[in-house]
Order: sequence, then structure tokens, then C-alpha cells
Amino acid sequence: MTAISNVQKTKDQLLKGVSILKETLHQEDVPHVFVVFGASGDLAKKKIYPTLWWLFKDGLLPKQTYFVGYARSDLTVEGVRDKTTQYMKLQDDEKEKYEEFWKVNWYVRGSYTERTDFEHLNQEINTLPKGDLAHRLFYLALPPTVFKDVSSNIRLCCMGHDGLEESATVSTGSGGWSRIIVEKPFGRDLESSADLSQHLSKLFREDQIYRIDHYLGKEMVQNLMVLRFGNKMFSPLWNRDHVQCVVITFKEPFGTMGRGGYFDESGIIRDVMQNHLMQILSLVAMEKPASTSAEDIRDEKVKVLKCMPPLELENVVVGQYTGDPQGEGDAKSGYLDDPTVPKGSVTPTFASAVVFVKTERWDGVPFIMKCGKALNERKAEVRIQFKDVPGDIFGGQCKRNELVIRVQPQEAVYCKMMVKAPGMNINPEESELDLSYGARYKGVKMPDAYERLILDVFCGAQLHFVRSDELGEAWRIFTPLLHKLEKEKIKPVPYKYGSRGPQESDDLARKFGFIFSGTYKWTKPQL
Ligand SMILES: NC(=O)C1=CN([C@@H]2O[C@H](COP(=O)(O)OP(=O)(O)OC[C@H]3O[C@@H](n4cnc5c(N)ncnc54)[C@H](OP(=O)(O)O)[C@@H]3O)[C@@H](O)[C@H]2O)C=CC1
Ligand SMILES: O=C1O[C@H](COP(=O)(O)O)[C@@H](O)[C@H](O)[C@H]1O
Repeated sequence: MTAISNVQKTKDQLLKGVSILKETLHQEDVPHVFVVFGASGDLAKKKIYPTLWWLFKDGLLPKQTYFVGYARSDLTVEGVRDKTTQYMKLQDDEKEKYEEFWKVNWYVRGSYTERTDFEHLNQEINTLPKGDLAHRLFYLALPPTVFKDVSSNIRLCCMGHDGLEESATVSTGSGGWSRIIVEKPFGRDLESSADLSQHLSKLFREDQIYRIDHYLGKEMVQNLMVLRFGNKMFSPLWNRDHVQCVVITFKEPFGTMGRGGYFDESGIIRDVMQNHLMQILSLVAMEKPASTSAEDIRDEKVKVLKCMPPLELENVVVGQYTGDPQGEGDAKSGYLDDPTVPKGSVTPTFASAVVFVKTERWDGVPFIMKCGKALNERKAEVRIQFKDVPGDIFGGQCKRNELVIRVQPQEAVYCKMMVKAPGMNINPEESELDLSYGARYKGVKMPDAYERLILDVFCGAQLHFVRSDELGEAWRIFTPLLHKLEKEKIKPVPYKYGSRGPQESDDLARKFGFIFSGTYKWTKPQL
């Protein structure tokens, strides 16, 4: 089959998948109401409204879907529109559709604490066409300080007709279901997260709660399941007999950029490692689930986490960026130069940590997680480094194989391997099997993570959301370390803005068996 017909086939499959989805969602004559709490805020403006628009314009949402923004600010729909339009990536030929989108938008002003304001919101929803019967989706794009008040008030005043007892995934026909979407942070540690989980579980059933970790909406994170369990060739190698170590990396080339005050409350471990990187780790390490159902997969992920002892400080390096006097713009300023960051803060902007999964498959294999801000590049990847070939006959010329799953940018799966250097010799040379998505799936639209996840909530698909027991286990692993760092005010190692992070991080990876040879050179194929 030619590359072009392959691409066509993939497009056809995608379209088929999307149309099945649309059919399911369009079958019912019940409207859907999507409420954005915190409609005036940054997340709503940059992510949630643009995502709703993209889903709307692609015709992926049920026909009768209404959007209601809710916040304390004295705004109107026009005001929300003015704030969000710059993030909508609007095309010239979409203007008419864009007007249609805003015609199905409403805005309600109210507090997050007063029950009467939520009663008013409920009345407004009820005045929408068949609003009293509508399925209701509540997105909490809000700071954690108001999570509890808002969720209690939703439960008291704004639920659809199905109540708590009936299944939220099956429409009763006489009234709508309700689903609540919660953004991280889900607590600060094991105790506060358990407190929040307990609070939510008193108000909603687990199948009504959608905890977003947007990394679970990324193409290559979702791909891990298929790569691992849809290929025979990887499964015999995916264990402690063959894998030297697994490195899971997140890097951003910019600092906290005036948002340091907010970031300082959490630090990079809570911001990225405890959630995004741990989710990736559990998908890499889990056993094959009994099926692709959400519960079977999440059961396996929880089992992995349960087999991980709490993180030890001796297996961790924390760092904080300093300005680069030679750098340009923001790069000149360090974390502590941000006026919103408390003086002398010891909050890490970089962390690398080695954890172990004590299962028969992985015992002794280091999982090295690295994440940081103000580094040399934007990158998120999983790197599986295999062991050396035993019984070497090439005089030490062979480098370790690596399987790299690049999550972003430019999604790719590549396997670094040795081949005979082409020509009149038998010398081994480093090369690769390279699946670059940009080349293989040219022209295929890769949906944004939030698009996939919000559509999943409409469909009632829980697979790519975090279950409460997963969350508890992840906090169990990180809480002792976080408390120690904070109690003892452990000083992070300084690293320069735009660098690869502290040298100590490379030393840690080396200590646990990762080898960087520095000899591999990739030649980008000519497309
Ligand atoms: N399909 C595609 O698009 C493909 C692209 N490539 C590209 O080729 C380039 C090289 O490939 P790559 O697999 O990264 O190979 P490298 O061998 O160059 O790098 C391997 C790893 O070593 C780490 N590293 C880099 N410098 C050091 C150091 N001084 N000490 C210790 N560790 C270090 C990097 O980690 P860290 O993240 O910490 O810097 C990286 O994870 C990349 O840009 C890659 O994206 C390669 C193959 C296919
Ligand atoms: O959750 C977060 O993720 C973003 C990075 O997301 P990406 O999709 O752009 O990779 C990060 O900047 C932010 O600090 C963190 O809270």
C-alpha cells in the first residue's frame, strides 16, 4: 500500500470514528448544558472556551449544546468573547459559524459561596430550551480554595434530574445526568487530597467525577496502550531482563514569567511530576489489562502505583533557575528575580527523581523522572534504554538500544539501533527505525488534549481521567518527600536559564545506570 493511500485510510478511519461518536451523542433529543465556572479566568480564556469552539465548529458536540459561563466578574457574553477570541485560532471562512457559537453562549454573574447565586444559575439553565431536562456538565476552572464551596453548591442547586442514585452514564429519558470536571491541583499532599476526595465522594458518585490530567489527552500518551499491547515484538523485551532504565522527561524552555507567585505554592514536583509524569509512568509499567475498559485499565495503573515505595530524598535532585546574563529577554531573570516570588524561596523549578516499581516485571529497574522550567528546549518523552548486548564481538563499538516515544513536540516513536555502516566494511554504526508522525500521517489533524478530554466527558468515557485511588497512591509516593523538602527548607541546586538543568541530575541518572554516549547523530529524512 502506498504512503498516500495509507494516509487516506487513516483519515477515513478517523472520520468513521468521529461519526460514530457524533451519532451516539446526537441520538438523544436531550440538550446538553456546559457550565464553565471561573469563566473570567486564565484557564477558561486560554483553554476551555477555545476547546469548546473547536469542538463546536467541527460538529463534534450534540446539536443542542448550550454554554454558560459563571464567575464573580461583572461580565457579559460579549466580554467573555472579547477576552477569548485571540486564542480561538479563527480562520477567515469560519466567521459565520463563530457567530453561531456565541449565540448559544450565556453568562451568569455570581459568587462561589452563596447558595442563592447557584439557585439563580439553576433558574437560568432551566430557562434554556428544555433546560430543566438537560444533561449538565460543570467545569471547575477555579482555584482550589473554592472547589469545596462550588461543588457543594452545584450538588445542592444545579443537578440534572437523574439525582445521585441512578447511573450517570445511562440517560433515564425523563431528565439529564450531571458530570463535574475538576482541574488539578487535587490537593497539596496525601491528607488534603484525601479530604477533597472525601468531600467530592459525599456529593457525587465516582462516575460523575472527571479529574483532568491533560497529559492523558495527548496522542502519544494514549498511544502507549496500543504500542505496548498491540505489538508482539515489544512484550518480550518490556521487563527487568532487558531494560536498563526508563527515563521520563518534561522540559519547558521558559520560566514562570510573572506567574511565580502561583507556581511558588506548588513547585515543579506538584505541578508536573506527581501527576503528568506519574500517569505516563503507570502506563509504561502496568500489566496488560483484561480489556480496554476504563476500569480494567485504571485497576492496572493503581496496581503499579501500589508497588512503588515512597520517594527517598537521596534519589532526588531539586533545582531552581538563575538568570543568564548573556541570555535575551526573560532569560536574563532567574526565578527569584520574579517580583511575585517570595524572597529566598526554595521552591524547585527543576526536579529529577528515581523511583522503583517492586513487581516481578520491574524490580530493580530505575524509573528516572525529570522535569523543569527554563531549560534548553521544549520536550516531553519516554526513553527506554536497553541493556548492553552480552558477549560483545564488536570491540565495544555497540551502543545501547533506546526506544523513544516523543510526546511533544513533533510526535514520534524511534528506536536507536546498530546497523552495519553501509559500504565495504562490517563496522557497526548507530542508526534508527524512525516513525515521525509529521511524515507518516501528513495532513492528519492531531486534536488538542483538551478537545479529546472534554469530548470524552460528553460521551461519559472515564478512561483518560484520574480515579480517586490512583490519586491517593500518587500522593502517598510523593508526600513524605514534599514534606521533608518543605520542613527542612532544602536548598535547590541553581542552574542557568536555558541549560539542561543541574549537573547533579545527570550524575544521578548515571549513578542509576543511564548511559549517555553523546555519539548518536540523527539526520532528518528529506520529505
Ligand atoms: N523521528 C524523529 O523526529 C527523531 C528525532 N531524533 C532527534 O535526534 C536528536 C538526538 O536524539 P536523542 O535520542 O535525543 O539522542 P541523544 O543520544 O543525543 O540524547 C539522549 C539522551 O541523553 C540526554 N543527554 C543529552 N546530553 C547529555 C549529557 N551531556 N549528559 C547526560 N545526558 C545527556 C538527553 O537528555 P535531556 O533530555 O536531559 O537533555 C537525551 O535524553 C534529538 O533531537 C531527537 O529528537 C532522533 C531520532 C528520530
Ligand atoms: O499542567 C501543566 O502543564 C503545562 C505544560 O503543558 P503542555 O501541554 O504545554 O506540555 C505546564 O506549563 C504547567 O506549568 C503545568 O501546570
